Amino acid sequence: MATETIERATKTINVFIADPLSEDGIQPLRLETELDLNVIIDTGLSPEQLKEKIADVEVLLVRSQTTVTREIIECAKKLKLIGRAGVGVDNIDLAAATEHGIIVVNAPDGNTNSAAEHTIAMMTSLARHIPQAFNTLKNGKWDRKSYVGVELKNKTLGVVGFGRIGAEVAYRAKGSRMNVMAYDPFLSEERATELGVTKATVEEICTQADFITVHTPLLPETRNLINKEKFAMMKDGVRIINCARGGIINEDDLYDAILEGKVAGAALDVFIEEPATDHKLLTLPQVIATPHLGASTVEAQESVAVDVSNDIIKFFKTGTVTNPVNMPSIPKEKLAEVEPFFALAEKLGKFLIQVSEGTVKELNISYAGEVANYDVRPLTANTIKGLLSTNHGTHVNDVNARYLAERVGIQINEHKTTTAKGFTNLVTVEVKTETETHVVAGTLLNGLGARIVKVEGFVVDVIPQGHLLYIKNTDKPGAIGRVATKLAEKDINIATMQVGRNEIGGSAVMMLVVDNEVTEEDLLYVSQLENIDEVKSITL
Ligand SMILES: NC(=O)C1=CN([C@@H]2O[C@H](COP(=O)(O)OP(=O)(O)OC[C@H]3O[C@@H](n4cnc5c(N)ncnc54)[C@H](O)[C@@H]3O)[C@@H](O)[C@H]2O)C=CC1
Ligand SMILES: O=C(O)C(=O)COP(=O)(O)O
Repeated sequence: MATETIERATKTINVFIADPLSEDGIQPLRLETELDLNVIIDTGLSPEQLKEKIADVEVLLVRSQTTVTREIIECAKKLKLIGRAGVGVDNIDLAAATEHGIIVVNAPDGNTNSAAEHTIAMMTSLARHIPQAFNTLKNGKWDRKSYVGVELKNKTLGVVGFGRIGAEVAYRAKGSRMNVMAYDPFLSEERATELGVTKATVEEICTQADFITVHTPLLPETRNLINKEKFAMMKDGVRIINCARGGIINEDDLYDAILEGKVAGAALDVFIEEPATDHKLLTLPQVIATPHLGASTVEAQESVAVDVSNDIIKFFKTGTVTNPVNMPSIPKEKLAEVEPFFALAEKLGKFLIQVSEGTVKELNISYAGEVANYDVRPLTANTIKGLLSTNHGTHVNDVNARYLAERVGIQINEHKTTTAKGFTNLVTVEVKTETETHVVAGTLLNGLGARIVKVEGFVVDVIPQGHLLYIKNTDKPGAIGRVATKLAEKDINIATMQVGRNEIGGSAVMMLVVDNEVTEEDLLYVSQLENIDEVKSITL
């Protein structure tokens, strides 16, 4: 999504690198000439030290070592972007980042291959006791009896989480002539067939697999995904691999399952608490482990660092990013289609909040005509920005607009129709508060820019800009003249004036564009005129 209106730094941009990143990978930051990027590398800091050091930074770059908590986010008042040079973002408080309008980006593709290769290396090492045998040999013992392993060929591998890494692991396991079963909520039967794997449930994997490897993110739904109940279903002698995240497999339950002899061995690259140097699982001879090395290759590190570096540069130059984590990703071409409507959408929201009384409960946005064919999420975000802009303490931007609206209990509904009733495009926004409903509609006129074309059912033609007076009146002779006279008396110059009514003598509206802001006192003055029902001052 565009972040056009996210307040972007114009001066020096401090980029703080808190975890070890590839120097080759951050070359795009070093070589950037249009932006004034100040790269600060300071790794291994305690949370307290980090809080102090990032008070003035616009960008924070991390891997998995640094936990970016809400507290840290709240100390970094200038923070606009958090970059994760890797995949998993479970070490970043995404809700806090979103709430503060901070965009989070990751590098989802750069370490897939390395993580998959590491998983296969761990599985093979597990099957053949390579670390244990090596250790024995290093200690001067030639022991061939204790380390009889098993082949991978014709064994069944269960892959839980069939995304980038899971699929790459499956591909390689098939090269070792394994049968692969896979579970992923997004795995279709067609894709499974195409990749030569059997689509299965977690339970089917647990009951049938000889090796089980997990490749899901750590989420509330995946925490303890493999637990006591699942171990109980498994074949005796099953082998477990976790190169994804500590916690997906319940560590206590795994420990017990190994002691009971249910699990023949486990290969672990990740732990709930890292560094995990003093872990009970590491005391078991059946467990082999690495210190979170899945992505630790020269190639992966360079690649992920290049990807986040490029996204930082892109963000500060264009307002868009390639790999957003906490906002929808919209391709450039798709974004270009809706970009011209951004200002209009925001102004409609801004207009409505200024005419509405009471707490907003519902926002209904209808996209009609050509615009209905586009990805309108950025337009909804812009409308919300307008709606929240006048009375919301927090800085509202594309990242947090929807979140902030929903947090204060505003229900947001989008409706699309390709018929636009006389306009090529029409965006109609309705706001419902506890007591009132207000509607405004706008369009983009070819070559002439944005126009408000309807207010509460009255047809108007107003440029949504500057100071407006929105007056509801009864359609009686003299009403317009009296308003004009009174404004003149107050030295308020009328630039343009639109009037609308539904029937002669019925209710009517006036929309005046005035050259200066109208004070409360002047409003009262106008509202006391004969046949004037309501007067609102609006600044767009
Ligand atoms: N050890 C290491 O150094 C590394 C670890 N990782 C970990 O591996 C994870 C996966 O990475 P990628 O494959 O690149 O991510 P991905 O996003 O391509 O794949 C994750 C898959 O998990 C699936 N999933 C989500 N919830 C699930 C559930 N409840 N049950 C089953 N499947 C579910 C998703 O549908 C998705 O297909 C990362 O989130 C990260 O935590 C990634 C890279 C390196
Ligand atoms: O990309 C991931 O999710 C990883 O776990 C890699 O972690 P790291 O960047 O090596 O600390």
